[in-house]
Amino acid sequence: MVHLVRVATCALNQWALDYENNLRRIKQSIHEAKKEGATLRVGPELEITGYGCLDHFLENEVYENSWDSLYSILTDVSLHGIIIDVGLPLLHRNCTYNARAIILNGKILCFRPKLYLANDGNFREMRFFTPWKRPRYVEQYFLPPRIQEHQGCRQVPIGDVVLSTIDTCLAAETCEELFTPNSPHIEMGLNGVEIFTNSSGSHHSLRKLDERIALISEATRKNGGVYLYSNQIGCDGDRLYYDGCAMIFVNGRLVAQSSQFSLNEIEVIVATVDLEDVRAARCSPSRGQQAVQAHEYQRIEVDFNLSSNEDSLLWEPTPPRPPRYHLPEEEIALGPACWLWDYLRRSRAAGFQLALSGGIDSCATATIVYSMCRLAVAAVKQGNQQVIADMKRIAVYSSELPETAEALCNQILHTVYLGMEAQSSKETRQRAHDLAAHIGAYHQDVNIDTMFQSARDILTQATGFTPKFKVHGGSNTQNLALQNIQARSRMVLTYYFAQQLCEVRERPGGGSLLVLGSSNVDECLRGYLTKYDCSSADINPIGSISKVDLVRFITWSAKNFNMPVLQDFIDAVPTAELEPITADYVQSDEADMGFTYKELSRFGQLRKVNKLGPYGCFLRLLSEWTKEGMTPREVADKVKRFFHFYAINRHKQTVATPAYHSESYSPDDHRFDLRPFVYPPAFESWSFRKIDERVEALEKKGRNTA
Ligand SMILES: NC(=O)c1ccc[n+]([C@@H]2O[C@H](COP(=O)([O-])OP(=O)(O)OC[C@H]3O[C@@H](n4cnc5c(N)ncnc54)[C@H](O)[C@@H]3O)[C@@H](O)[C@H]2O)c1
Ligand SMILES: Nc1ncnc2c1ncn2[C@@H]1O[C@H](COP(=O)(O)O)[C@@H](O)[C@H]1O
Ligand SMILES: N[C@@H](CCC(=O)O)C(=O)O
Ligand SMILES: O=P(O)(O)OP(=O)(O)O
Repeated sequence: MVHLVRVATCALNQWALDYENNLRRIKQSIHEAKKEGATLRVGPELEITGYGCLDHFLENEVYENSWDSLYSILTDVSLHGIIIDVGLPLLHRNCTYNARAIILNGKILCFRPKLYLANDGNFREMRFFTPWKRPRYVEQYFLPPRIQEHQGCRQVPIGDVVLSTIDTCLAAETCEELFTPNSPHIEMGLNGVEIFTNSSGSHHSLRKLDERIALISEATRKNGGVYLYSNQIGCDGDRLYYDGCAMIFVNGRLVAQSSQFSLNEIEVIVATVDLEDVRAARCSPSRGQQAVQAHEYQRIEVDFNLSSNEDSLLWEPTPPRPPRYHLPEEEIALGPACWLWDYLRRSRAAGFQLALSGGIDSCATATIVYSMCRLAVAAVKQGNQQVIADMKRIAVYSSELPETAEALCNQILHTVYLGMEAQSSKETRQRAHDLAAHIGAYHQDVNIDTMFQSARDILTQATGFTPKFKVHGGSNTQNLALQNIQARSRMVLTYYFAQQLCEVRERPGGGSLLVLGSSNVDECLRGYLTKYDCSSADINPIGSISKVDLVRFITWSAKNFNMPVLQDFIDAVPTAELEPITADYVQSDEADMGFTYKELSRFGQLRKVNKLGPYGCFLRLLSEWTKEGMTPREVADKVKRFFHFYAINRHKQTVATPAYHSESYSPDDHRFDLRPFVYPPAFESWSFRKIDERVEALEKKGRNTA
């Protein structure tokens, strides 16, 4: 006998606390699922409020408002005829839970609170919610008065339950639970659950999709089953980009997948699955031996048939297909671009302002904006009504919507080269000009010498002292102070331009621009930047990306966006151009820092991803870098130099511009990489002593390798 059921999951672009539009998107996704003939619809984690409400989850009002939204779903008869798994925060016996409400025909079947909360990296769920943490435990939830009246009873079950319909058994596991070693789906699957839903609030980070796909396919490969993964998509008001990618798996194989990076606010995917396939996959004596030992779940009996659709006789099971992964370079091109689009439309700003230096970092920021314009123009061409409405508000210089990415870029991206007569080379000036021209940005090329000289002279007027650059005989401190005036003047001017260019261009309705930053991970870790210079901006799309990955991204863009102009940026030696160029001196980042960017990238990973302190880093690099020809002493010197500069410059991270989170090695001091910013000398001396002892021991033995 064939048991074909059609199931749906979705990716929704929710915005924290935007109840009205969140509800609209939820309802539309249910309508689309129904239209496709689905009898089960799953939505993202906490979709009623948006996942990223953070400390708002401590406010009672958020729970009250969520009930308003849930009531609207319950009382909307157009949403009947389908099992709805919807996410919301829930107050129960004075504890707050991250919960699922399972609904059918306007009635709540049960609540399923999240058992194990996500609390690492950017996740802080333990700060707002109580984990249920009692597998298979069930209580009664007392409904609010108006829901009692609607429901016709006072209580519904809340807990780790499973639902028995007439034809199958289904259950919810929520996001992080999939990532835990003892995931609920294991016991549930052994206990006869055939369909698992997973509602997530999972943000993008490079290569993370690989891990999700591995975990989900593993979840149903050994134990059989249908797995419906739903996720939020977009920027919901924070540094994170939720990367959608709703998926449906059957017995470990993918059968449907939505976009990972998209400007669509709602993407619903459906699959037709044959429950007999699940039953056949589970028909194995060894699985049976474990199944009979599995703990019993309380079952909620549901008088509904998932395979009841009249058209099901005409259906065929959806065939497996290979998963679609993006290259990491492509992820950099698309993730920050989608995030920027949401940020731009939601902040209601008029566009962006960027200080474009002719170096690769600001080039990467500009290229990401260009990528965003490409996506937005393509979405308009596909008839995306939301993007059309947003574009009409943003691109107001023309009465028609821009037809090309360059035309859109010209309306929203403003770039400025801020040169110094003696410091700026014609090459960087030219590169900035060429890039702006290629992508259509509204570009200005100005010199800032007068501002620099005025600022410098004010000190001279006050004290009679005139600082000099090193190449002119000044001290290190004077040399730095003069560099910093230039760098900080650029920040002030960039903000000035951002506030005035809409006036200059007579933008209908006026407006002001968001200032984009372009500092990367490596210079932040090493502290090779001036506090409150152009590293200070409104938002930074590349702040959690290393130089090595940025160069890869620019190389990819040169080819895939057909931008030969980018090759010059790849070939150029990175330089701050803050010291005068002389016949025998040109400033260079890597020489100034005492590290190559590749070395800094490695430190970034070891420190954060591998969780290593100075001595641990030394041991790891000893085995890696001595193979490449360095002596143990040279490795030790590099490690000590890195941690020295890291420690004295960490304070700069406390004012780092909010950056798109894309990497597990991000040094973001505000939400992701929490560290002190005044380090004791012992941080260096204690670990450095161990490093020195080890080097001496190796040298005594005459060993130049680990
Ligand atoms: N701006 C650019 O475009 C650019 C580019 C590349 C490199 N750089 C490099 O960046 C460096 C900037 O110089 P810098 O680091 O001396 O200047 P900075 O002004 O960025 O930082 C030093 C300032 O930080 C403050 N500070 C020091 N220790 C602190 C602590 N523990 N807590 C809080 N605040 C503290 C002090 O007020 C001090 O004036 C230079 O090496 C320059 O070459 C700048
Ligand atoms: N000459 C410049 N014109 C515009 N913007 C500039 C210029 N030099 C630097 N900037 C901005 O500052 C940051 C950091 O500079 P580094 O090259 O890393 O020293 C850069 O990304 C530009 O936004
Ligand atoms: N580790 C999970 C947790 C997310 C969640 O529970 O919301 C992820 O990154 O996808
Ligand atoms: O910050 P930029 O754009 O000036 O890049 P670089 O540091 O490579 O010169």
